Amino acid sequence: MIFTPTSLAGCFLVTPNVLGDHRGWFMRTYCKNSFAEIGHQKEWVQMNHSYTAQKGTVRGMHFQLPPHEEIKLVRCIAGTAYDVIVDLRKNSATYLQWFGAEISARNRQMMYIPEGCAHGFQALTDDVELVYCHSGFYTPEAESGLRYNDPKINIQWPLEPVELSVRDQQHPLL
Ligand SMILES: Cc1cn([C@H]2C[C@H](O)[C@@H](COP(=O)(O)OP(=O)(O)O[C@H]3O[C@@H](C)C(=O)[C@@H](O)[C@H]3O)O2)c(=O)[nH]c1=O
Repeated sequence: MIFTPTSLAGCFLVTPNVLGDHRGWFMRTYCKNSFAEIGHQKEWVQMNHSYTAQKGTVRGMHFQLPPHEEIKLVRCIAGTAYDVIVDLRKNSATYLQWFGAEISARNRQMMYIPEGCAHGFQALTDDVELVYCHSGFYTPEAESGLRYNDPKINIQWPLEPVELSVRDQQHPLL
C-alpha cells in the first residue's frame, strides 16, 4: 500500500497493491498495520456506499461537528469521481485550502480524510459508486457543511456542478 501525501497535512491518496493473476486480481483496501505508517489508529465503526446517477453531480462539502468529527477513507468502485477535501483545522498550515484528485474504479486510489476536514466529490461519469469507511457514527445533529461554491475556498470543479441536494445548496458561506 502506498500513501502519497497531498498538499493538505494528514490527507493522503492511498494506492493499494494490486495482485493479478489469470483469474483477475486481488487487493487489500485496509490493513491496520499499513495504516499505522500514517499514524492511523482509530477503528472504522461504519461503512457507507453511495450511488450517483448523473455526471456532474456534486455532493458535499460535509463534516461532523465536535465531538463527532470523523476520519473517512473513500474508494470509488464504479465510474470516476473528483474527490475534494477542504482543511477546516484552524491550527493547520493549510487552513481553508482545498485539495482534489480523481479516484476511480480504474485507478483504485482511495482518499484518506482526517478529522477536521470537509469532504465532497463530483461525479465525472454517470453511475459513480463510492464506498466509505468512517471512524465515527453518523450523528445527524452534528452534521454540518460548507457551500460547494464558497468563493473563499474557490474549489475548481472539473464540470459544471449539477443535481445538488437541497441541503447542499443551502450550506452557509464562510
Ligand atoms: C451520511 C449518512 C446519511 N444517511 C441518510 C440521510 C439521508 O436520508 C440519506 C442521504 O444522506 P445525504 O444526502 O447526506 O448523502 P450524501 O450527500 O451522499 O452524504 C455523503 O456525502 C459525502 C460527500 C460524504 O463525505 C459522506 O460522509 C456523506 O456525508 O441518508 C444515513 O442514514 N447515514 C449516513 O451516514
